[in-house]
Amino acid sequence: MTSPEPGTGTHPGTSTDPIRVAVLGAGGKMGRHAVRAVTDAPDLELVAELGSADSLQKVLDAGASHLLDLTVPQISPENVAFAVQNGLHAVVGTSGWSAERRTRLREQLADHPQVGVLIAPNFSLGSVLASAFAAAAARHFPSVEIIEMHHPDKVDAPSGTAVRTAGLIADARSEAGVGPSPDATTHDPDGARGALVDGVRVHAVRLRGLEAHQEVLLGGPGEQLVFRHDAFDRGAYMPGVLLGLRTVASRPGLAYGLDAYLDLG
Ligand SMILES: NC(=O)C1=CN([C@@H]2O[C@H](COP(=O)(O)OP(=O)(O)OC[C@H]3O[C@@H](n4cnc5c(N)ncnc54)[C@H](OP(=O)(O)O)[C@@H]3O)[C@@H](O)[C@H]2O)C=CC1
Ligand SMILES: O=C(O)C1=N[C@H](C(=O)O)C[C@H](O)C1
Repeated sequence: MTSPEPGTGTHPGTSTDPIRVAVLGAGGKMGRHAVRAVTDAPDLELVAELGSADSLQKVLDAGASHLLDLTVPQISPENVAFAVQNGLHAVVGTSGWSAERRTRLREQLADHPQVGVLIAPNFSLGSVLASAFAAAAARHFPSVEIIEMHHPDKVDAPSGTAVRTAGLIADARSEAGVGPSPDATTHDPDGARGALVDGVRVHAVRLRGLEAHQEVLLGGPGEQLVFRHDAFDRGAYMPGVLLGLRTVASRPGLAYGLDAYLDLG
C-alpha cells in the first residue's frame, strides 16, 4: 500500500507526514504573517520562502507539496500555473483573479486532475460570513452598493473581496429572479458612482490609517441594512490560510472562495 499524500488525512493534521509549504511573497505583509503561522503549526512544515528575486525552481528543490501565493496580481497566475504543472496544490490569497484567469486555470487543472487549488479573495472567517449574509439579504432589497476601504499601499482596486461579494450578490439576485439593482445605473457623467461589478456599484476608499474594511449597504423603502466587516490586523487571515493549506489536497480542482471549505449552512 502506498502512503497517503501529505495533508490528505480525513481530518486536518491526521496524515503522518507534514504538509510541506513554500510561501511566495514571504517578505510581504501577508507573507511574513503566513511564515510565522506555518512555522508554528505542528502539522505543517515551512520548506521555502520566496521573494520577487527568487526562481520558482526553489519550490521544487525544497520538495514542497503545497504552494502558498501571497504576491501581486500580475505574477500570481504564473505561479499557480507552475504549481499545477508540477503537481503541487496551491492556496492563493493574491487578488486580481478575474473570471478569465479562473477559466484559464480550470483548463490547466483539467490536465492535472489530482491537483487542488484554492483562490481565497479573503481568508478571514468574518469577511466570508459578512459577504455570504449580504448576498442572502440582497435578494430582498431593491438597492445594494459596496464600499471597500483599505490602506493606501494596496495595489489593486476594487479589492478582490469586493469583486467576490458583488459576484455572490449578483448570483443570489439572479437565482431569486430579481436581477441587478435598478438603482445601479443612475446618471453618472463624472464617474462618481464607482465601478460597476456584476451589476453592483463598488466604491473604493484608500486612506492612511485603515487596514481592510467593507460595508455592503442594502436599501429598501424607508430602511437600510448594513453588513460591515473590519480586519484590524493580518492575523485575521491566518486561521483561513491554515484551513486552506490543510484542506486543499483533499479537494481536487478549483475552489473559489474560502466558503467552499466551510459549512455555512
Ligand atoms: N486573501 C486574503 O485574505 C488577503 C489577500 N491579500 C492580498 O495578498 C496580496 C499580497 O498582499 P500584501 O502582503 O499586503 O502585499 P505586499 O506588497 O506587502 O507583499 C507582496 C509581496 O509579493 C512579493 N512578490 C512580488 N513579485 C513576486 C514574485 N514574482 N515572486 C515572489 N514574490 C513576489 C514581493 O516581494 P519583494 O518584496 O521581493 O518585491 C512582496 O513581498 C495582495 O494581492 C493582497 O490584496 C492581502 C490581505 C488578505
Ligand atoms: O490588500 C489587502 O490589504 C487586502 N486584500 C484582499 C482583497 O483585495 O480583498 C483582502 C483584504 O481585503 C485585504
